[in-house]
Amino acid sequence: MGTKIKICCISSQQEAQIALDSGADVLGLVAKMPSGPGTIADDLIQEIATIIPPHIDSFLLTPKTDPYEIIAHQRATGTNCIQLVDAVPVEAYRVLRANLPNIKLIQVIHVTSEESIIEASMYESLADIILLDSGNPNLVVKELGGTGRKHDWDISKRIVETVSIPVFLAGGLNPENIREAIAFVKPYGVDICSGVRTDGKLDPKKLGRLIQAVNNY
Ligand SMILES: O=C(O)c1ccccc1NCC(=O)[C@H](O)[C@H](O)COP(=O)(O)O
Repeated sequence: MGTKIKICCISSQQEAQIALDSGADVLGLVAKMPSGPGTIADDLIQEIATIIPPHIDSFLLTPKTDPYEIIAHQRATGTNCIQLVDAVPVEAYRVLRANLPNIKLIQVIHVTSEESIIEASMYESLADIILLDSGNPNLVVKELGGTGRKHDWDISKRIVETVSIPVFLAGGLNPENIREAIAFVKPYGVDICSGVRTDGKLDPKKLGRLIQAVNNY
């Protein structure tokens, strides 16, 4: 089975169609965040989600950590998965599972130090998928993704080796470094936003090169 490809920061139905036609397995739709270049309004997320076929995973990226706000956010947008980009309390997962039994939950870990390995292990029994990114939730204005920066892949590799659930790798990936990233970290999937864009728009040439590099790996 090949490495799954998530194309993130989709900002229109047209971009969603380009990503789907190119062979993306997952589309990411980024809601309002404290910072970042890829965010869109909830009504646009809902509009884009309507054209994504059910066999494709549509990730709503939410910064919310209160379970009832997260549930309301998913219901307002209609995606089939939720990517939690900030640290969500363990108890919140029980409420999310009880209320959203058919929705996959993806927990983001921002890889900042070896402590990220412990953090990832804590979510192993709660989330369906772990996604390793390069933000910094400790800044005054939180950075929760879309940084275009790589993090320490040594730590990511150790997380992949430690946890028993699928792990996506994100952060500064592009058509040039994607093969090295897959070979080194061995993630279940890869997640790309800025690396397949030119002047903020999804670039079909970069996207094609990235997908070819992953599929020929
Ligand atoms: O893109 C954003 O503006 C953003 C802001 C806050 C949280 C997440 C955000 N994007 C989400 C993603 O999952 C990106 O694909 C991921 O962070 C990788 O981005 P990049 O390093 O640009 O490939």
